[in-house]
Amino acid sequence: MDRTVDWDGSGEGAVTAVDQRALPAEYRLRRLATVDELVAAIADLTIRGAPALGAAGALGVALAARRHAGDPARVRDEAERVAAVRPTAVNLRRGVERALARLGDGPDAVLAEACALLDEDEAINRRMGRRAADLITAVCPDRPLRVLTHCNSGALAAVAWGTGLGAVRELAGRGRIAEVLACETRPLLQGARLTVWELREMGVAHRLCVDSAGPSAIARGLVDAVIVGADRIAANGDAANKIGTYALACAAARHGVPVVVVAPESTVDHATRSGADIVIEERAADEVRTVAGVPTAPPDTPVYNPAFDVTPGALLAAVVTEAATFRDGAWTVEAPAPVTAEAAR
Ligand SMILES: CSC[C@@H](O)[C@@H](O)C(=O)COP(=O)(O)O
Repeated sequence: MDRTVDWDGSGEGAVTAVDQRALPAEYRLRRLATVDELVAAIADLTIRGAPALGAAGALGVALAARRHAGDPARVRDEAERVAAVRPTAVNLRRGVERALARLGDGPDAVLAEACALLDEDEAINRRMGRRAADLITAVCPDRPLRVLTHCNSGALAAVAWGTGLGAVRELAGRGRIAEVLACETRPLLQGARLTVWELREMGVAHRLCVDSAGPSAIARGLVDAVIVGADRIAANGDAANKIGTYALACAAARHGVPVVVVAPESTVDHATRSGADIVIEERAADEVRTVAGVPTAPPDTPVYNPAFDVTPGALLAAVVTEAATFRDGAWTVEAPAPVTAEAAR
């Protein structure tokens, strides 16, 4: 698979992205040559998943800096447009800010910074996957595990490798996965369309279930661990992730099943004290009133469509990043940050 998000230096330069709306029917790349195209691609979930959004944000600033060289105010306006598309995923704004910090050094420096962020992504993800797999192995039964996951936290949600599903990939490589139960993840079916596609590519045994079957699978003893990613993690360990994660965590807490959130440091927002302060993105009503464009409710039905929910840190066995672990109400930093592409290998 290509990098989910990348830079194509040909011509005037453009962002390339695996089109996540087309999967699983078709694997295709899109070329996004303007900030308008990039903003639309982030909004319509061509590009999605927290680390992938961070990469897209940084590359969006690189696009703007090349198109509007000599007009830093315009570049900043364009950067803000990119950063504002999806408010919950903190990686998006962080990616934008990281690239924007090099604006004074010229468009090439901005692009180099964005490309450095992309280069670091896989190494960071592999490292957090190893740390998460160690922890999960320590707290779970000593046999191949039945893991439940929600939404898509795989390579498609990052530049490469993945976060939550990256940990699953690491466990599978160690022979420690019996089966992954993938929740389909209404309304946009990232679990059914993307996670199942990735699990097939990986050759990992899996079954797909409707979202409402997840909590009952936990209650019936069919799940050893819940492993997910996150879009923003507050200082107190509260984690915003795809809507439906909270219900899974409640069921898991009731039945003593560990829930592990795997995410890069760039998803941890120490400036946000608790989950109550996390802005939750609300999306279009038609995402709920239709399935793949087919109406499933009267067209004027009022809709509640939050893209994410917040799981209290107290319900989590752990949050694992490439450098730190949140457990029992406290963060422990276990490796020096920052992690560079070379150092993380
Ligand atoms: C890197 S995975 C963490 C999250 O980004 C993922 O679980 C998720 O909720 C993505 O939501 P999406 O709306 O598809 O961008």
